[in-house]
Amino acid sequence: MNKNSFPRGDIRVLLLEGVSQTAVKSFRAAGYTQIEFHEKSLPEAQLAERVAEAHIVGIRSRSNLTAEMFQNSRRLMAVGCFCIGTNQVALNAAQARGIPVFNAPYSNTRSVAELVLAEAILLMRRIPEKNMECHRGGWSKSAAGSYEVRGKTLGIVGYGHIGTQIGVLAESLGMRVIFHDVETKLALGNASPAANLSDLLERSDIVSMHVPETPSTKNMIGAEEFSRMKKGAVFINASRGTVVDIPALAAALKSKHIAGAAVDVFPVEPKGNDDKFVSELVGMDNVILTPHVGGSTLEAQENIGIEVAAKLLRYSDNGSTLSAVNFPEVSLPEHTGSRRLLHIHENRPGVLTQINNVFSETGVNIDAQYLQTAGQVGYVVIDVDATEDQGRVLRDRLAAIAGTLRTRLLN
Ligand SMILES: NC(=O)C1=CN([C@@H]2O[C@H](COP(=O)(O)OP(=O)(O)OC[C@H]3O[C@@H](n4cnc5c(N)ncnc54)[C@H](O)[C@@H]3O)[C@@H](O)[C@H]2O)C=CC1
Ligand SMILES: O=C(O)CCC(=O)C(=O)O
Repeated sequence: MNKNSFPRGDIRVLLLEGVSQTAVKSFRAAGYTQIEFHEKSLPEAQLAERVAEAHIVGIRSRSNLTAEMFQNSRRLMAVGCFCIGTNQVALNAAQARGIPVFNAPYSNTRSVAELVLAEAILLMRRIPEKNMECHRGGWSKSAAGSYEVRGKTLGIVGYGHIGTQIGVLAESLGMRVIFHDVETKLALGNASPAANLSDLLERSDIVSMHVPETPSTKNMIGAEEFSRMKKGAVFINASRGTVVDIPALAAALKSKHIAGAAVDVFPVEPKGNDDKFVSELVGMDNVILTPHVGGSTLEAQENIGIEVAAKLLRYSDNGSTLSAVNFPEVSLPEHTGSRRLLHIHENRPGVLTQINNVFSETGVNIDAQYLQTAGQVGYVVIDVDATEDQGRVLRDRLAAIAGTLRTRLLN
């Protein structure tokens, strides 16, 4: 039976933003009892305080984990983003402190794809305006400006996990699919790459954004890009709010150059359900506004809870970092019958020699050794044939090596 030298009951797990109860159940089932659960994200000062007390932190998209928080979090061992995006976390700062960050790269992709397709159909039929008119007691039964999606061109910007799924589903509705990506991508079905972003914008009846938040995607769609789109085309953004210049979108909608839009993500989003939502797009009849719910289905959230909790538990109990987004990836077998030492260090010459010296000097036999480096950190896992006391001595000797960021002993 593998037992962490740091008892599971002492490991503090902080779960925020109402992550699914499937995560809570996973931690409990694995013997973790100190679980602090919050339905919302916390205000920055309180978040910093709670993170500083935790060993494992689980968030969604609304909690910003800053470099300063990582610097001040002595205990913090791992972070789980119960979502796809990890832009809310200072990943390099976490890496520099030897803290792996995990996410769920697939579990909510179908949910986003379904929402986007539904919105494409609603926008092409001008349903948002008709809906608002009926709510106001109006009645304008007319086909003017309403189109089927069949035969129309869908332009997907960012042809990754979500973009590709949307492409496949859209083709099943008879749409033509073109895409633009910075990487060369295998086109699924009959989809084809556009020559570049401008080409995609000029040819599409529907443009849908599926890129991550990065410096290169910031405001990648602004006044110039909207002007390149066909008159009467519609626009969807369920990626990140920073990708689109909102005043430029509002202007393109007001001028009717863009016939409608669906926006799920915003440059500034309320921290919680009680906070006020403010946007220049509020009150525009031809805009579907949703509160960042692209991935918010029960199916997706339950699966994400299981997936991310499993990654955090595997790291905590076994040392595996498979699919960490900022950390050397090591997939480890169980270590039944041996003690496991984890050593996270600055990725610089000389550290490995010192690690190996510790074992030759103490005469403890190494059963297996795993090493991986990424960016600023190196991660060495050593399985040893040692008593519990020897394990502790080894851990302390490893911790004393210059350049060490963290050590752990898994019994
Ligand atoms: N609204 C919501 O609730 C949700 C939003 N998202 C957002 O959707 C984004 C995309 O998700 P996935 O498809 O799973 O990610 P992914 O990583 O599989 O795909 C993103 C694609 O964008 C491409 N890309 C990156 N920079 C680009 C640029 N400047 N121009 C063109 N292409 C670029 C990448 O090469 C990649 O193929 C996530 O990063 C997240 O921010 C994800 C899930 C839920
Ligand atoms: O569920 C959330 O809070 C965020 C969903 C999202 O945007 C993501 O998975 O990147």
